[in-house]
Amino acid sequence: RTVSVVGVDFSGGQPKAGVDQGPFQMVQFGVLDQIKELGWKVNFDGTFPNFQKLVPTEDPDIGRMKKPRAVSSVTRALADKVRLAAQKGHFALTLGGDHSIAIGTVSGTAAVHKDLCVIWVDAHADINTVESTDSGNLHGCPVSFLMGLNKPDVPQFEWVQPCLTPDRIVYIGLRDVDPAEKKILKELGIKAFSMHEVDRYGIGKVVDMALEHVNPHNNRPIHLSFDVDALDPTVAPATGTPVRGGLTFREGHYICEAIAETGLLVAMDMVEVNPALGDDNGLLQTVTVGCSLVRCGLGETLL
Ligand SMILES: N/C(=N\O)NCCC[NH3+]
Ligand SMILES: [Mn+2]
Ligand SMILES: [Mn+2]
Ligand SMILES: [Mn+2]
Repeated sequence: RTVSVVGVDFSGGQPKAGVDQGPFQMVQFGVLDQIKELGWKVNFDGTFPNFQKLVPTEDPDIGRMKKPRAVSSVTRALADKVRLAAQKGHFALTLGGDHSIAIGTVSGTAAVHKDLCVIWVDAHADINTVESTDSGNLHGCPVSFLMGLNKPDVPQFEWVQPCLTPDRIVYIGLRDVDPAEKKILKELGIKAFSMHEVDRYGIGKVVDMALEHVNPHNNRPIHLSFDVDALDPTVAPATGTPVRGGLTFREGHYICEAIAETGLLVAMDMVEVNPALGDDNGLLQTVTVGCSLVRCGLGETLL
């Protein structure tokens, strides 16, 4: 089994510097060797800087969108890398970088795995359209691009092919969803297990229900897009948009363990680790938990 690892040193989907250093810090921490110890062959194509060179010097807003040219060029290049990995039958592991990169990762896997389903673990729904976004930060919009919710031909993003229907995505961990996003989730009937459901049913039942919803016959390839801010800020403090009342260390790991156990996981993103935020301990804690979750996605078990 081969895993293609892509380090996406990109922060343009949001305003806080440092998240582009997430992949470097996870690699420095030793995640590649840890994955090898699990028995994977590791293809790592990330020298750093890797994607920074695709970021133009001039990138004025287009409509509400901030850094549209940067996000477009990085995600387009990333989509190609992920698609090539998936075409070779490799597991596609993407280390971010902010969550806008999922425009590229899911586009890449969906181009190969036609019946893909996505499990989006996050405090946020990231489904704002380029018109409903209040901030213009595109890390709050990747799902709207992947589902084709924007008007046709968004400038710079004409290349994006909608690849996700509402029945093929499920959320776990939501607790900071904008009013416009709540409206979209309701109108499209998208299944979402917020922290309320996690409290009510427990993480085991939530993951069972999430898988039952997007993968009822256990035959669809799964793409797990894990935003580290899904975890409680006491567990993962070094991230750009922390929200209280998040997943415990174990709940986060259970999600990755249970999804790996299906044997259907073909791709995983680990995003929004920002080493510039939090103190040294917070940085180490967040990088450590990010790498640990990645290992669980790649099959590490407790026994
Ligand atoms: N971390 C974020 N998404 O996962 N921030 C954007 C959310 C804005 N509603
Ligand atoms: Mn996110
Ligand atoms: Mn988030
Ligand atoms: Mn918000």
